[in-house]
Formats: sequence, structure tokens, C-alpha cells
Amino acid sequence: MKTNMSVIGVPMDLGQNRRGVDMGPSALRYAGVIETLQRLKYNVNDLGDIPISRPDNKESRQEDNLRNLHQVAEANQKLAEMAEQEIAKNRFPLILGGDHSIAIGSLAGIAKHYKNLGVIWYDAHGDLNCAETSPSGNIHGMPLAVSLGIGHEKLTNILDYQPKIKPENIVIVGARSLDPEERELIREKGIKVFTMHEIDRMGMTNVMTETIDYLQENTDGVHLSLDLDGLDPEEAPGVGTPVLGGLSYRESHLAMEMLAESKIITSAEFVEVNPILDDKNKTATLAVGLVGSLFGEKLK
Ligand SMILES: NC(=[NH2+])NCCC[C@H](N)C(=O)O
Ligand SMILES: [Mn+2]
Ligand SMILES: [Mn+2]
Repeated sequence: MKTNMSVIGVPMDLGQNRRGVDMGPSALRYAGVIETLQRLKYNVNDLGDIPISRPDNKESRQEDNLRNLHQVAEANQKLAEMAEQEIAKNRFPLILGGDHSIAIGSLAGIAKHYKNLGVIWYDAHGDLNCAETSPSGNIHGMPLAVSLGIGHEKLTNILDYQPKIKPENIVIVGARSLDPEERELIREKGIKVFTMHEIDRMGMTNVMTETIDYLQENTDGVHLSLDLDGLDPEEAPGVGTPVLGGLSYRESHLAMEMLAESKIITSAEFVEVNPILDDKNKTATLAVGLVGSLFGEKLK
């Protein structure tokens, strides 16, 4: 993994309708994310937070089933430019959310530098909706589809190219809440998914071994997009769309440690930490622990 790292905060809560996830970057910094990376000997440049426009009252209501489309697109444009620049400087981008709609900008900026960027989508959800299929109008349920080139042009065309990623370079881990059309898209595109059922049956060790082998074969970089709701709400209560029956603390640390060992990860983001819904910053603290494992923290 690169030793020069740039941290970008994206205090965005407009991709869904529960306020508070805009405080995610502060909660993660408060829980010691920068100090953790420094302790692990990374040369960290904290670039602070991207400015996010407030929604105006009209737009905060759903426009064509895309809540806050303009502000979400604008923030993602800025994030894409920043992520793109940091990679150009040969620095590892670590992005702190914010709701998961920010993956649109992360992937737009990062994928520009790769022919076949792999993506590990660690999440209870597929985030494969578009305006036509979304049950909520929330853009945080759409970023993976957008990155495949499916969705509103204002989102799919950030940095003027599309698609950002290919379906065969994606692995979803931890899925347990997929909307009917998301399942159809997964089938149609042949996206690799490890649902909770498979994780229970195979065990996390085999799941991660398969994930790493699969991605190593055809990709030239791998982005980890970790939605804290992939974990069980018992352990990560500070998320806006909790789903029972999630990944455990131990499974998640194991997954991060295996990724650290594999050295395949070239960029990462941690999203959906909502301190307002949290229990004494438990979820942010858990996330920072996972950051530690991903970047090589070991007990011996
Ligand atoms: N990033 C997330 N937490 N996404 C939750 C999405 C929930 C639901 N599938 C929707 O599209 O509204
Ligand atoms: Mn999710
Ligand atoms: Mn998500």
C-alpha cells in the first residue's frame, strides 16, 4: 500500500433523508482516524472537508425521484476532482463520508486512473437503484448503478466519461436487503455477490479468499467502499438504514486484515456513520478500528 495518504472528508447528508450523517467525518476524526494512520507510519495529509451546499426547500423535496440531485451532483463533482488529483500525486485517497452517494464522486475520480478498477462494496445494500426503480428517491441507494453508467446524466457523467467501472470487476459483500430490480440487475450483469447466506455458509475466510482471487485476476486496482450498515446494527448502531443480521465485528476485522495482507486495495472510503443515531460514537470508533486493520495494524 502507498505510504503517502490523503484524507478527504465529505460531510454530505443529502443523499438520504435522515440528518446527521454529515457529521460522519468529524466523528471519525474524533475517534482518531488520523492518529491511527500516523501510528501505522503513514504520511497523512488531511485535506479537511469538501464544502457542501445546503438544499433549498424546493429541491429538498423529490425532483424526479432524485432527492437533492443538484447538490449531490455538485459535491460529487468536487470530490471526483480532488480524488483524481491525489492519485495523480501518487497518494492513496481515503475518503470519509457522509452518506453513500459520495461513492459516485470517489469512483469517478479514482477510476480515471485505471483500466479495470475493482470495487469491493461492503454493504447490507446493493445501491444499484436509479430514479425509475428507487423506492425512496434517495441517491445513496444509487451510487453503484451510477458508476456502471446507469442513472441521471448529471451523476453518471461526472468528469465526462462513463461507465466508471465494469460489472465483472465488482464484488458485493454482506448483502441482505436488495430491492427486486436490484436483484434483476445483479443477475443481468453477472455481478458477484456474497449475501449473508453465503457468508454464513462459507465463512468470512473463504469469502475474502475468493473475493481477492477474483479481483486479482482482472483488475489493476481495487477500491474498498465500506458502508457501516454492512455490519450488524448491534455493533454499528449509528447508521441511517440499519438491517438486522449483519456482519460481525470479528468478521469485519478479519476481512480488513485479509485485505491488508493481500495488498490489493488502492483507495478506500468509509461511509454512513451517523453520530446522531449512534451510541457514544461507537460506530465511528468501530470504523476507525477497521481502518487500522485495513492499513496493517497487527497484534503481534
Ligand atoms: N447506502 C445505503 N445505506 N443505501 C440504502 C438504500 C436503501 C434502498 N435500497 C433504497 O434505494 O432506498
Ligand atoms: Mn447500506
Ligand atoms: Mn450503501
